[in-house]
Amino acid sequence: MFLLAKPYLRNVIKVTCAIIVNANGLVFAAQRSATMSLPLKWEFPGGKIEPGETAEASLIREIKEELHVDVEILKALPVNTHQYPNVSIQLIPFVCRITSGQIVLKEHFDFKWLHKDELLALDWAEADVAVVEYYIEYNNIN
Ligand SMILES: Nc1nc2c([nH]c(=O)n2[C@@H]2O[C@H](COP(=O)(O)OP(=O)(O)OP(=O)(O)O)[C@@H](O)[C@H]2O)c(=O)[nH]1
Repeated sequence: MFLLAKPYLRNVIKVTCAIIVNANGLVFAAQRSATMSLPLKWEFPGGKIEPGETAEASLIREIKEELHVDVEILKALPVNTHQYPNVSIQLIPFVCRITSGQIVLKEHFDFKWLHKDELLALDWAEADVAVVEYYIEYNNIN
């Protein structure tokens, strides 16, 4: 009888995302395409963790697939669980830097490199707002 005690914990999708910071301290934001879910919303690149994959390995794989660059993870930030109308996601953010390659958008519509004070002006995916706010407040990478 307790099997359904926590139905809200079912179908939580784990999604990693990268807060990529460049040498000038600017942050990479990506705009979802019109054909993706959450069309034209801004997000941090990343994606769903595959079975058997660590969050870190997932992130490195997704960034290579989506942006064609290699990244190094500098720091993990707090996970944000967000309930969309039809799905719950656990957004798992990592501060990263690019170690090799030039950005090529393979899936996104647009991107910007922004100072942290400019970030909140974008129309973010709802789950990202708390991550952006945390980053703005605690943006050191030490
Ligand atoms: N990659 C990424 N996904 C995010 C962020 N914020 C957020 O709500 N999401 C959601 O988390 C899910 C990640 O899915 P994904 O990027 O791997 O794949 P996808 O676009 O094909 O998703 P879809 O299967 O819902 O269409 C999507 O539903 C996406 O809308 C974010 O900052 N980065």
